[in-house]
Amino acid sequence: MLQQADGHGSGSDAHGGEALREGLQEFLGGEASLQQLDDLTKVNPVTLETVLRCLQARYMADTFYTNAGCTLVALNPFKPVPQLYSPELMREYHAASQPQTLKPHIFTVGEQTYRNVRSLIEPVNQSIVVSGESGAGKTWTSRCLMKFYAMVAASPTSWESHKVAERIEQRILNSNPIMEAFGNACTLRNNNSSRFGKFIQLQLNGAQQMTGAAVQTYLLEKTRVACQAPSERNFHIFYQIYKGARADERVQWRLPEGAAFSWLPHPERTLEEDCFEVTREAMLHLGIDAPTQNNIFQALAGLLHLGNTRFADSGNEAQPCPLVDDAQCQGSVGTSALLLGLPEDHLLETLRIRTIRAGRDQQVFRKPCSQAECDTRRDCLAKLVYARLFDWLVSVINSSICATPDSWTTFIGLLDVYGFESFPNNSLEQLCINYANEKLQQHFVAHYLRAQQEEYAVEGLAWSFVSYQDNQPCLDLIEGSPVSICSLLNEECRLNRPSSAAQLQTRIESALTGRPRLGRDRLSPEPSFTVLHYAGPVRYSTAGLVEKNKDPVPLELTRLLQQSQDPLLKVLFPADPEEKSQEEPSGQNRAPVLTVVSKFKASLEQLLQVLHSTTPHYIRCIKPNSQAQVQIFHREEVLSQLEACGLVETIHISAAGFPIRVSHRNFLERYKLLRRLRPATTPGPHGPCPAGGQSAPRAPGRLCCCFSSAASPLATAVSREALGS
Ligand SMILES: Nc1ncnc2c1ncn2[C@@H]1O[C@H](COP(=O)(O)OP(=O)(O)OP(=O)(O)O)[C@@H](O)[C@H]1O
Repeated sequence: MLQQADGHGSGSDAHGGEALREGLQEFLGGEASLQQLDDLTKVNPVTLETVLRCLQARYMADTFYTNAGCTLVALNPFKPVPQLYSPELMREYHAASQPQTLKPHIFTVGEQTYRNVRSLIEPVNQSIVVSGESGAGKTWTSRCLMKFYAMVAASPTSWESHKVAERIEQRILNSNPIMEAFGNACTLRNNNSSRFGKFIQLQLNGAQQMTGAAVQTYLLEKTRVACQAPSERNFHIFYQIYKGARADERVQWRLPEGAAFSWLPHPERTLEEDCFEVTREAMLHLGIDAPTQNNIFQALAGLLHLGNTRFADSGNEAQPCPLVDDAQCQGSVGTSALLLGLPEDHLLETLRIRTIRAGRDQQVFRKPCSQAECDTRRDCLAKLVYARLFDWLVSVINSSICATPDSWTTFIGLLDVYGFESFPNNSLEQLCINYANEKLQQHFVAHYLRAQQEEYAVEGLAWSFVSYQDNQPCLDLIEGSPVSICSLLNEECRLNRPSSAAQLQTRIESALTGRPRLGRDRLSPEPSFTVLHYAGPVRYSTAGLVEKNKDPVPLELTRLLQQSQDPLLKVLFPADPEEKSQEEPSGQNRAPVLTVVSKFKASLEQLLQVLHSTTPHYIRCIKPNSQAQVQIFHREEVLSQLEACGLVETIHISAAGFPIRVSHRNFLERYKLLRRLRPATTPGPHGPCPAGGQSAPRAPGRLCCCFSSAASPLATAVSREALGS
């Protein structure tokens, strides 16, 4: 390669080669030290190795933010760094004439979006997509940005408007402890893991003051209410009431100290998040008064008691399953019924007996459920109540923080979205999450390519993009029409036919045969299919997929809850005015099933529409190690996150374009040795252009010369030298 670069054959003089080698050493030695490079696109060449080395060097030097073109990479410090988020620093970024010239920071992104809204350049509205794996720092980042906006989006000259913004900001910030208490849980990866996605829209008026906000949530992991993975916990709120209730409340909610609850694993663990008082206070500020709070906590205690209700096998299909005869189970149905405002016998019957309508005259038959069915109905009841309660809380929060439509004109959206997931066992939850990430990745790549193209145009470079990994085939596989994984899952739900995991696998394989992003793990111990996502292959188990997609709620359960005497449940489950509409339709009258996948797809499309109408900004949060340790940088773990958040893809795209960017001055400094070795013989239109590089634009742009890695042997040679290979 060096021979190609200097243009001499194998007989070139040894001295020339030596000189070039020395020159290259000087060139590499002269590189700014990696930790000082505040933009990964300035790393030369842009490769995974150099990018990793740069991030590691910066992390070890306590530099947690680095630009990567149009993305900000945020490394989790895993330690308090108060000076990094101080009001003084916020003011500094806000006051800077060119914030992008300051050190990379989330406040640069915050300020940029804030200025863009003001600049009235289309599209005016802005969005920030904060992504990363669990525990990477998304929630932290979103919180800090909210504080930043609360500071800058208030007029310093008007005390009155400052107060309004502060009040709104306070309410918006108060929504955090509530959402976290009800939507976060301690998992293996994060003590305070958000188990839902959220999009916060910060609403600004013509004077750029924050007048309100709106929250949209996605895909709450409601199964956690009734089923917690080993070493994980239920939602924080259950522990808060269990540990923080006053003596009188313990009596009222039937939560004596030390009582054991199946759905409350690891109550002995003390977490910062078990702060009941903070939640109560925040609820009060958002208008949820003490009696309503009491009502909510009582219902939650009712769910805990429901979890202690267990069934034994009746041994006779015609007989309902008896309750398990042990101390924990005894009395649990009665207590649960009491706390949920339900008649005990009705609750027990609904859990154990299924009603079926059949025949022309829709005769009602009653069939005892199997033990497994009883468990499923119990869990379903709890999930139903909890999910409705969560949605209701979000609507209360929204009504408290949302501005009237005429009081805001523009917005900045903050999307805190779960990152790409791949576990040994993946199911519908992971499919939905990874589907969302594919969508966002496509949006990101389109935006990134556009940004690159604009930059090249400014530099006067004629360039058309070489092919990059477009993830449309993967999206077609997941959501496309007429046939895709989603459509097949939905069809199975609609047909409502018994189908085993193996049959579903065969059906997916035969209907989608030949699709490039569909794979198969022949060593898989269970029926499954593999999707080759942009971030890597993920094997999804087909067992239980259709049931999860149906997310069936037996009609009797909803009816039961509609009859509750509890004021909160009356709000969550209003009586159906048309009793008839509750009848389960049969045959051709059956309405199209609204599956989990179709609901998720609809909400995702809505979100994408909003994002498309805004100028997007991206913050990729990275967890330097999975033990939450200070100053530990695990290269392998970081690499897989860079892959999962699409940065590797960006690096590849960048490498497919012009991976090496050098300013005019640096270019001359660096490459003058080539002139010593081979004076230019064929000057281009703008003067000599060394060794295959494209000629410099006439305009005094930022870049003197950009090398396409495909076209430039010199670039390749330098890349390899830089990598030390
Ligand atoms: N910038 C930061 N400075 C200090 N500590 C941080 C920072 N970012 C994150 N952390 C620490 O990391 C923990 C995990 O962060 P966070 O809860 O924001 O992760 P997440 O990406 O939202 O995770 P999940 O997806 O599970 O909700 C925080 O509780 C905090 O202790």
